[in-house]
Amino acid sequence: MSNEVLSPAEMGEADRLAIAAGPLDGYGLMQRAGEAVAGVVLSRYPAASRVHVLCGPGNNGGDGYVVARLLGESGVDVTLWVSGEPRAGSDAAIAATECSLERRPLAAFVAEQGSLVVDALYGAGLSKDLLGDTARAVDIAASLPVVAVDLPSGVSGDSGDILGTAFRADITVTFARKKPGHLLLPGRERCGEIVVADIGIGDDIIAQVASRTFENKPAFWLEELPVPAVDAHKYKRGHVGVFSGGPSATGAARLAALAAARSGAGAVTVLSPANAMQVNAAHLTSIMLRKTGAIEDVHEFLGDRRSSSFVLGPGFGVGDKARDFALAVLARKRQEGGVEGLVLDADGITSFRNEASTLFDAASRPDAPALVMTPHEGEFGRLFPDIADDKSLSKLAKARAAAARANATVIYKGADTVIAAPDGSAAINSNGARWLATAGSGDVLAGIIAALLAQGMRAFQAACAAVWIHAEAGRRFGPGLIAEDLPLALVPVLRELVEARQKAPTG
Ligand SMILES: NC(=O)C1=CN([C@@H]2O[C@H](COP(=O)(O)OP(=O)(O)OC[C@H]3O[C@@H](n4cnc5c(N)ncnc54)[C@H](OP(=O)(O)O)[C@@H]3O)[C@@H](O)[C@H]2O)[C@@H](O)CC1
Ligand SMILES: [K+]
Repeated sequence: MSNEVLSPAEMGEADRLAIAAGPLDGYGLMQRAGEAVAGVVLSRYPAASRVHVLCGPGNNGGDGYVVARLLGESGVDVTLWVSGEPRAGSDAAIAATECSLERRPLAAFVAEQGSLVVDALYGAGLSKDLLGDTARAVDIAASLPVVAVDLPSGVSGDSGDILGTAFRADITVTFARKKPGHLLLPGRERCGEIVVADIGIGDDIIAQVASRTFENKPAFWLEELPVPAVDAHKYKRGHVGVFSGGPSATGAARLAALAAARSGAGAVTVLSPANAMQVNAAHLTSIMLRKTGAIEDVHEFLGDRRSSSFVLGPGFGVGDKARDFALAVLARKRQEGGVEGLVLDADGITSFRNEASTLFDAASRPDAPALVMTPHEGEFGRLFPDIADDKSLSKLAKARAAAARANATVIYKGADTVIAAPDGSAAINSNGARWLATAGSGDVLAGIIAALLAQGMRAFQAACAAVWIHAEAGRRFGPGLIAEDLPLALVPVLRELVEARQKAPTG
């Protein structure tokens, strides 16, 4: 699988393993890295009048010396600007020795319009804020095309955070696999197009590193995507129950219900309080409706459910009722009752702000239905205040810590949504679209997840698939998108996935 994402530490481990396995040594890998970057410069910027290569003191700078040498040998007009000397005996020191171009101090860096900047100042080893000459170089490069080596200098490969300031690259050439900083915001916005170059670190080496982080792509979950059998009975395709709020807040539940129906659930029921039955009934056709005002109604509905899942939260209201209903669902047995999962969203999450451990305990029971939570930043902070406030943690690390604590799949939403499982697996979504930031969009996501759970997909895979499908539908629809459009916009995306799934070898 090539969608693993490696932290800088894991990439360092991959470097070491690759060097130990041979045939390339550290300098050989650096040579390949420099060749990849020089190749991108030559093919993408054939008309650049001059290339300014900026080299730092570490191996990122080492890559830069290789780039400068190769471009110079290709006849390109190269100017080399350096900040700090490579450590004696390092691969970067060898690369610097091999490069015979005149070195100028970064403090004197100037660049003219029509030229191109290759940023090889800092990559995986970024350890502090960009200051002084380096920060000034960022300002000068702001009006020029920039090709970044591994990462735009200033972007943390671990977190995507910007340390002080950072280059804004048009193309970032990284090696072997992407790093979290290429996918998490704000780093992602600084990378431009990301080219992942093969520098001779094989899939077997990456497998040994055993990263638990992935870029969320269909290949990661397509095998599990449910495709109904020809003879499937509607209840075999899973039954989704969506809890509705009161008479003035029913729309969110219906959006989730519609999305669940479009996402392949065989049957969907809106579970409504008595005083909202009329308004719900007026807006539902294929989706069923059932009065569910009190906890007894919930138990009765849960009665003999098979292959079912629930959405609780959209428009529901915050309080005891949300907690009681959620805990009633989680008290079922996944195996016997067939309640596959509970998607807790919005008010459902907020309702547990002062009783988080009650929720987490309920989800920890070995045979409990899977709990999937979909907090945006504010909701995340209500349920995991200490994790949210920990400035040493990236969004990826926060989602992971939350999932482990809650024994839940956590979808930490945003333009760089992270999906984390209790076992430490995590995926970063990268096909998000700005059009999705619209009221009701999250209700649709909750419905898709519930539909996939009810059809038997495992929670982490269902969550990853739902996030990707939801984002893809929004991306393709584009400007003018409102949440009501999303359920129908799912259809072409699902059709393509189902076709791809049917073509793929069965797993
Ligand atoms: N064979 C290999 O190993 C391969 C490696 N590869 C390449 O190596 C890169 C990683 O190299 P790296 O580990 O040497 O780290 P790198 O990013 O060069 O920086 C470290 C130096 O910068 C300094 N420094 C940091 N931040 C600073 C700041 N803000 N302002 C000032 N100084 C700062 C830091 O100082 P220190 O923290 O020690 O004080 C240290 O001196 C990787 O991104 C890829 O491009 C590829 O070629 C594949 C093969
Ligand atoms: K760089």
